Amino acid sequence: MDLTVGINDTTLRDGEQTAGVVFSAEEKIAIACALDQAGIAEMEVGIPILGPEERETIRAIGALGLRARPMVWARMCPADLDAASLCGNVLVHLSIPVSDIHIQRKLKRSHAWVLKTVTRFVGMAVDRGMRVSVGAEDASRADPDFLCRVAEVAQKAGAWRLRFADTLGVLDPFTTRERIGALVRHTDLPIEMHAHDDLGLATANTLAAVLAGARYVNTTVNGLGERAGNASLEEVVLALHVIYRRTTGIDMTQLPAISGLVGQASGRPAPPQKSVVGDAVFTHEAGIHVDGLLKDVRTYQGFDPAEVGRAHRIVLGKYSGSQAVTYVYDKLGIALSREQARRIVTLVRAHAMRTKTSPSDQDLRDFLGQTRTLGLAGATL
Ligand SMILES: CC(=O)SCCNC(=O)CCNC(=O)[C@H](O)C(C)(C)COP(=O)(O)OP(=O)(O)OC[C@H]1O[C@@H](n2cnc3c(N)ncnc32)[C@H](O)[C@@H]1OP(=O)(O)O
Ligand SMILES: O=C(O)CCC(=O)C(=O)O
Repeated sequence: MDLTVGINDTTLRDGEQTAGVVFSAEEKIAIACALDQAGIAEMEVGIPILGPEERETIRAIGALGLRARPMVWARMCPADLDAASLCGNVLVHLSIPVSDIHIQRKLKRSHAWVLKTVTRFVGMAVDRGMRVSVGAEDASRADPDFLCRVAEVAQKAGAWRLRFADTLGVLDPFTTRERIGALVRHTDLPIEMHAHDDLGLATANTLAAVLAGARYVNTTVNGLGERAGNASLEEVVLALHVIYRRTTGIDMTQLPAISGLVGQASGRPAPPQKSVVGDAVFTHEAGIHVDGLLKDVRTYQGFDPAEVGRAHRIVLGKYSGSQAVTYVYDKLGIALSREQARRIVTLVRAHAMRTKTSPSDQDLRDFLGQTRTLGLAGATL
């Protein structure tokens, strides 16, 4: 059984759709190169109908000869298809809304029109020699039977993949598993999951889709994307690896650097607490945790930070205990007695509560001086 999950990263399309985010051509190229170097199989790189500059950037990415295959996003209409034709050798993703609310209120069309349109535009694109993925926009709110009909006509017209979009991020993992499972049982088309994070469930829903048989998933670096964003590349890749031992072909040690690159280009750096890539996620302060980590790292380690090119860091603060204090002083070349460590815990706590910061090396030396003044000598400097 092939356990590989294909990552189609859409940082350069849905990520750039984040309100207020624009990548320059140079930034798009740099991000595409970084994603490629990390081993991403496919990436959505833009929307050709946006205009000549967008198409030029898409062509420039195509001309890099990356292993990652570039894909463009298009609606099912002649202008979008023509614009996609101007982008060189790219995968083409043709999207169509499939929920009743979108079909009736937005497109002012019918189910019959959608089915006819899929047949027509997928057929036209295939005739032009394009490799076509079909996007079922708002699939999570669509009638499941109608979605199966869309899959049928898409496959018959020559599509090679179907994207299930939880456009508004309204699914939970249990429903996702049922919905994707039903679709996978109905069609031979490989299914790709496209999740949004409006309820904070994009990564969970993406994993549920994989468990239900989705072979491809959309991600974005740092979870960038419309509104609350998409399933984040780093979370999906790590969770697939750590929980399910599913491979994605991605060099996980490159994820922090890619996060930094996209954070800078988008003006939306990953917050310190962001799983996998956040600055603070391998930093430990609480005394019981640090004591456990020092005795056996597995006590408080869900996965080895080295897997993503990072390391545990121990800092002192309000929640520190004496083992942590002893460890940090030891790193400074100072061996503390147990009594000194206990005294210094109190000084560290007072410092943290007063300043909301960790003590500097100089603060630590001053604390030691204070314990000496109190008649607790014994440390070797
Ligand atoms: C859920 C998603 O992420 S979908 C992707 C969203 N991405 C974007 O919107 C990309 C950026 N968008 C754009 O640059 C512009 O909206 C364009 C170039 C695509 C279209 O611009 P305009 O022609 O000015 O149309 P406008 O944006 O006002 O309205 C969208 C039109 O597309 C139609 N449309 C929407 N989806 C589709 C579709 N999949 N297939 C065909 N037509 C569609 C709408 O019905 C509407 O047409 P109407 O004006 O005839 O009712
Ligand atoms: O490609 C599609 O059809 C889905 C597009 C999308 O970004 C979404 O529905 O959230």
